[in-house]
Amino acid sequence: MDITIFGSGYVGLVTATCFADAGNDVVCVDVDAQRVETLRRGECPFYEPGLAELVKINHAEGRLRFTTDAAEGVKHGQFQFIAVGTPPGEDGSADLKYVLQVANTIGQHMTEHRVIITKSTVPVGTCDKVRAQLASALAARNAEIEFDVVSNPEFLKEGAAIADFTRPDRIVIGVDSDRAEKLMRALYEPFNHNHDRLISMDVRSSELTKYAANALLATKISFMNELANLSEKVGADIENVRIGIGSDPRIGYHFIYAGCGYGGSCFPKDVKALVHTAQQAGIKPSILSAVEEVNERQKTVLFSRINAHFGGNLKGKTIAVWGLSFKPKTDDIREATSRVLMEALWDAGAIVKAYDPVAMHEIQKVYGDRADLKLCDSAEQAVDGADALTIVTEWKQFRSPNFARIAKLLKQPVIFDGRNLYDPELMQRMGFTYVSIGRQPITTEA
Ligand SMILES: NC(=O)c1ccc[n+]([C@@H]2O[C@H](COP(=O)([O-])OP(=O)(O)OC[C@H]3O[C@@H](n4cnc5c(N)ncnc54)[C@H](O)[C@@H]3O)[C@@H](O)[C@H]2O)c1
Ligand SMILES: O=c1ccn([C@@H]2O[C@H](COP(=O)(O)OP(=O)(O)O[C@H]3O[C@H](CO)[C@@H](O)[C@H](O)[C@H]3O)[C@@H](O)[C@H]2O)c(=O)[nH]1
Repeated sequence: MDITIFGSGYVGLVTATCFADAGNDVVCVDVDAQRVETLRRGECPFYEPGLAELVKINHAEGRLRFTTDAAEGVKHGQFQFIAVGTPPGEDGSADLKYVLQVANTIGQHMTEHRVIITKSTVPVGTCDKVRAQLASALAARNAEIEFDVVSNPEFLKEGAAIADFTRPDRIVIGVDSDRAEKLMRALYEPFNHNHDRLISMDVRSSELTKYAANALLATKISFMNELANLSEKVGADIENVRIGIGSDPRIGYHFIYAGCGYGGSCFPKDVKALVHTAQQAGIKPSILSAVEEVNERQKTVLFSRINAHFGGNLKGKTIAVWGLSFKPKTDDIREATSRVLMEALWDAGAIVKAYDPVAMHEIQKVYGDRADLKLCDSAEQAVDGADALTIVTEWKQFRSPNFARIAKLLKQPVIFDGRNLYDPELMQRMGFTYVSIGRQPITTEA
């Protein structure tokens, strides 16, 4: 099938590549000329496990092409995916300007039937706006051409995007015609084999399903973070509580890890957007507002603890930070807790020595010219001569470091762990002062 995807970011490029890998003929349109050049060389502009190899092969074999020419893209595919960004506006609502720009472009150039699919995360009612934009662009050229608008939210996680796309838990489509449903079923056939995972519903429910999923996952995390803070105060251990409640299948083990707050380009913005949608609809979003408030607070927990440990004076102290991306297996630093922490440390006069397995270049782009940031080549280099180590992102390689060496490299053996990676008893035996989330701190005399 001929498919066009607008937007070659985490979602657009994964969608395009996976469809191409299934044998389809895919054209990607992006306004970022540099990104298109990179892709045309068969290279991937960001880190996502397995993606670079698939881009390279499918590009080389001619099934995956890249262009900045929107007209070419509209001409190519019967299926036109909109996978551009929907960043938060000032009031928290999702900014639809890029989505509607693409809808307008499609309306300006289409000459035959097109299925226009919103893959971006968009608030309820957006498909209606896309439809209106298309109709007005067609009317402006006195063209009468049939089209379908479909909602098809994406549920992939960064770091596991290819597996999530090719072996999805569910494929949600919001349609209002049999023709659109038939075409969408045929399109997703390669990823819907052993049992039917395609859930077809009305457009508005589909749009809301995406926000509902992210908001519920974010709620689980904020709930656990609140419980973690309580655990510390009442002498409990959140890790035991997690295992205790996760064993109930009604609760489950997924997404109940306490930590130093959720980040990324989705949860923070989507919870805010849903709060806005609720307010617009005259509903007070009490739970959602609390989820966001708890998370904002949780992102400051590591700093508060570091600051308290050093008696409120961090001037001239050097803090090692392990993990800068918002989660492991990605170089994405959007809304990452590492940034909140580092900015607070800098405001307090501290120096940061930072290390991340893949996100160094992204951090360099944002903070590269700061004298109080030392970007390190290895985890051990970051720790060398630092007053304390802080873990923000649970990359696998941080799980079992050489603790004896770490203790020697640090000025004092102090670890602040935002992801509860280590066994407190081991930390005690190794002579560390160890402060984690929702567990009793281990304090070792220097
Ligand atoms: N990142 C994720 O894990 C994820 C998962 C599910 C859903 N989503 C949603 O998918 C959407 C895209 O997210 P992303 O992380 O891929 O964004 P991104 O910022 O990584 O990529 C967006 C791309 O769109 C391009 N673009 C902007 N305007 C354009 C236009 N008019 N024509 C063509 N290209 C244009 C940009 O240059 C950029 O390359 C968002 O709505 C997001 O909420 C993201
Ligand atoms: O138990 C947990 C699980 C996750 N997190 C944090 O939550 C954030 C988000 O993690 P994750 O959901 O794994 O990554 P995303 O790539 O942001 O994926 C989410 O957002 C996407 C964009 O909408 C959706 O498509 C996915 O289904 C949804 O999981 C990260 O900061 C994690 O550290 C926790 O603190 N505790």
